[in-house]
Amino acid sequence: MGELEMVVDILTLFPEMFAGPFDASIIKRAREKGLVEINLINIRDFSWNKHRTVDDTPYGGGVGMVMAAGPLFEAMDWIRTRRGDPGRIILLCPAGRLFNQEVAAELAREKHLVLICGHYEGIDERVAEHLVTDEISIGDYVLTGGELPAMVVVDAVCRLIPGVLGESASAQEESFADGLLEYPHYTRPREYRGYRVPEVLLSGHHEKIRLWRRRQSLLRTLASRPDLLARASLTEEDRKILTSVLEELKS
Ligand SMILES: c1cc(-c2cnc[nH]2)ccn1
Repeated sequence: MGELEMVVDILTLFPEMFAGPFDASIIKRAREKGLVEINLINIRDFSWNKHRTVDDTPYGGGVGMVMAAGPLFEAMDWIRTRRGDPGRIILLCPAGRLFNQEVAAELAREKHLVLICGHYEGIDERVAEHLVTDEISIGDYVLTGGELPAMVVVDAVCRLIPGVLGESASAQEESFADGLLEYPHYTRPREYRGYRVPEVLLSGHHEKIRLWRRRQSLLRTLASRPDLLARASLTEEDRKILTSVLEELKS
C-alpha cells in the first residue's frame, strides 16, 4: 500500500452518480494503492427532517428551491470531527474561478479537499460566505448540478498526485508541464488506408524526432491556442523554432 497522499470528501445529493468514474482505471488504482481516499457523503443524511429534504423555498419569493445551509454546515462539522480541518472546502458553481491545470496543481498540493456539489436554483448564500474557501467553475455553461464538475476536478487533481500515474505517463506529464499542446502520436501500422506515418518518426534518429515533436507542439499551440503560447515556458531553442516557422509563413 502507498502512503495516503490525498483525502477527498464529496458532499452530494446523488452519490450514485460517482459510481463508474472513480471505480475504473487510474482513479480506481490510486484508491486501491491507498494513495487517494474518496468519500461520498450524502447531504440528505444531514437533513433536518424525517422527509430528508435539504432545500426550501426562497426568502423574497420567486420560483424554484434553494439548498439550505444547515445540512451543509452540519456535514462539515461531521467531517471536521472525523478528520480535522480540510485544506480547502470547494463549492462547484458557475460563478467560481475557472478551473485549469494551474488550479489542479494547486489543489494537488493539499492533503484534504472537500467538494460541495450544489443543486436546485442555488445554495443559501451563507454557505458561500461563511463555509467554503474556494468556488470553482469548470466552464461557462450551466449543468444540472455540481457532480460532473466534481468528477472533473478529482480526475485532474488525482492524476497529479505522486505515484498515481505510471512512470512513463508521469514522465510525459513533465514534458507537457510547460503548457504546450501535445505533438501528434502514431502507432502501427506504418500506412493505413493510404495514410502514412511521418517519415521522421520511422527514422530512429532520436534528436530529429525530438525536434520534430517539439516543433509540432509549438505549431499546434500557435495555431489553436496562442494564449497558451504566451504563458508557456519557452526555451531558446523553442524561440528559434518559432522564428523559423514564422519566416516560413511569411515566404
Ligand atoms: C461548476 C458548476 C456548475 C454548475 C453547478 N450547478 C449547475 N451548474 C457549472 C460549471 N462549473
